[in-house]
Amino acid sequence: MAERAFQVDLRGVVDLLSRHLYSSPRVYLRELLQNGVDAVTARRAGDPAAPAEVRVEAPEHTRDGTLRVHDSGVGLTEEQVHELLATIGRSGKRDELGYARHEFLGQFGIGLLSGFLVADEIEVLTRSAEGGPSVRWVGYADGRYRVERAGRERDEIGTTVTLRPRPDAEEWFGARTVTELARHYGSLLPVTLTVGPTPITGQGPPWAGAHPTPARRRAALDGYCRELFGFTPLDVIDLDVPEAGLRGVAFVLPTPANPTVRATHRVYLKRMLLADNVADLLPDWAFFVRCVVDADELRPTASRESLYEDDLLGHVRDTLGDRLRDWLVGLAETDPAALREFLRLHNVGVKALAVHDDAMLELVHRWLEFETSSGAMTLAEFGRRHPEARYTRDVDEFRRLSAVSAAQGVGLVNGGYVYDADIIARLGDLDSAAALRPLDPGELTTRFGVLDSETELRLRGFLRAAESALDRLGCTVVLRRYAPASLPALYLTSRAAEHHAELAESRAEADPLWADVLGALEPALAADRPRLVLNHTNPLTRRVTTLTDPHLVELAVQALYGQALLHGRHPLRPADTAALNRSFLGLLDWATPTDPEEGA
Ligand SMILES: Nc1ncnc2c1ncn2[C@@H]1O[C@H](COP(=O)(O)OP(=O)(O)OP(=O)(O)O)[C@@H](O)[C@H]1O
Repeated sequence: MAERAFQVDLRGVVDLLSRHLYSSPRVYLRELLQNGVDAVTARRAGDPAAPAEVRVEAPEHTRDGTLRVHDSGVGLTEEQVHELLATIGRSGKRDELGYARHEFLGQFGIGLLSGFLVADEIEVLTRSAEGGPSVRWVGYADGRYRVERAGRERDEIGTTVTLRPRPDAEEWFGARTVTELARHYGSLLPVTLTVGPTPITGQGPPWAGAHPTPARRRAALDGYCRELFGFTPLDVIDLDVPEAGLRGVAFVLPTPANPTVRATHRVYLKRMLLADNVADLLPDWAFFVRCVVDADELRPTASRESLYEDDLLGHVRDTLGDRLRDWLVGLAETDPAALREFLRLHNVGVKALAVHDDAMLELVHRWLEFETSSGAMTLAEFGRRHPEARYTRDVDEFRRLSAVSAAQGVGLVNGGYVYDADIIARLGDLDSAAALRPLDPGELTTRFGVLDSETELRLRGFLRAAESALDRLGCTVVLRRYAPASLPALYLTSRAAEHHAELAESRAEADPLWADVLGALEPALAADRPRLVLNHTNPLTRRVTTLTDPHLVELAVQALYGQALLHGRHPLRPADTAALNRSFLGLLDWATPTDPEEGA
């Protein structure tokens, strides 16, 4: 049986490209520029002095309704025209083994077809650097093509591609649009590119230009960033990954960025724009920069609109991540004021990093200010001042205990904001001396002063009455002496007491069998009930301890209990609210004279 070759219906292929590969018909111009540049590259490989020009003429310039792209490239012989232009998927840019040759932009052998997104007919007029006559190839969107000797020899070596716009695609051919597209894709190309009379290429990549001083270079890059992204960067970081032939710059954002939104970057491959919304160039955490880079060795996907995910891209991501980290660490040494400003803006991101990264943790420890019982300060400074420091995992607990805790010589750090507790918990990894322990509020009582035995004895009756006043509320009472004297009483729960409270609550809801099991645990936990610690150095509290009327003691102690709960922003249970109400009304009743008419 004779073997046959596949037949390809070109219309189907073009339809596939336009619907599924390319995001917009505008890519036709990119593909044409790319072929022109590659042809120049090929010619200059053998003849470095050959001109490097790509000229685009929009219909407004040609005045015959067509768009033309002229290049001074290597051109094609008649044989090559048959071989390369007539076979889809055939590319002159692969080596004998079929690998893409890395000096070229193209590799797939489909780029020219994108012309059919906007035109029904493509004409290629070419004269090869290898000699031979000028050749004309005309391809049609329905898959036919013809090759002929050109009627007139081209004067110059090179190629001219001509498209006659389809009526429904004319919007892509206006001189303004073509100029903008050329600038968008091609402003950094290493050739002289013009559209009509307008030069498109100029100085080349802004980061590679020569400047008389570093300050002038910085000013130029700031200007570039403003033009491109609309902001003046806080700093500019040079990027260089030789393994990927990558150079470029990272602009540090001058305003806080949303860390959950992945930053996107402008990526050029071999100086041709790939896209300006490439997300996978940097690690996730690097949301505080926007980059512009050009890479020779990274590969595009076939659409040429995103990067092909391979080991090299992974390596680039890691290397750029390291670079940004080193920049930050370096800033700590060279420009602490700039670092402080950076941290003020981007602290959440840096904290997110510090959770996993030791260098960042070190930086946070030394430079980032936390809320502490001694005001805002770095953890390093705080650790120096408070050898016995603790931290809270929640903002409310910090608010209620920082003053009391500090008064007992235990400095407190607020670890209640996002990432804080995780970072603080990791400080020990840095250096065991830097470690901070979480605060167990219960331990504070062990630091309060006890009363002398004589006073203790004298107040036994009061204490017993006070105990029974709070017994129903599940709270014990102790009397201590502590600073600040302005605080009449403090409600303290230990971690165990919190556990106990949860247990009691679930017991109330549990079925009888389970309630018994939980009940059996109770005695062991009774010692860990929350405590109302009355402050004997507070004048009012001291007066309360001298009350003898049991009813008044109950009212006063419940009032102090309620006040301590409110002051500490503890949640109030219904029983607590009831006790607070009762004590308030009871004290009011006691304080006001009896109404003479009441008895009447
Ligand atoms: N302006 C040109 N000058 C010289 N040769 C060209 C020109 N345009 C196209 N060719 C030849 O035709 C071949 C096919 O071009 P086409 O644009 O379809 O694919 P490609 O550039 O190889 O790859 P890609 O699909 O990635 O663009 C090219 O490999 C090249 O050899």
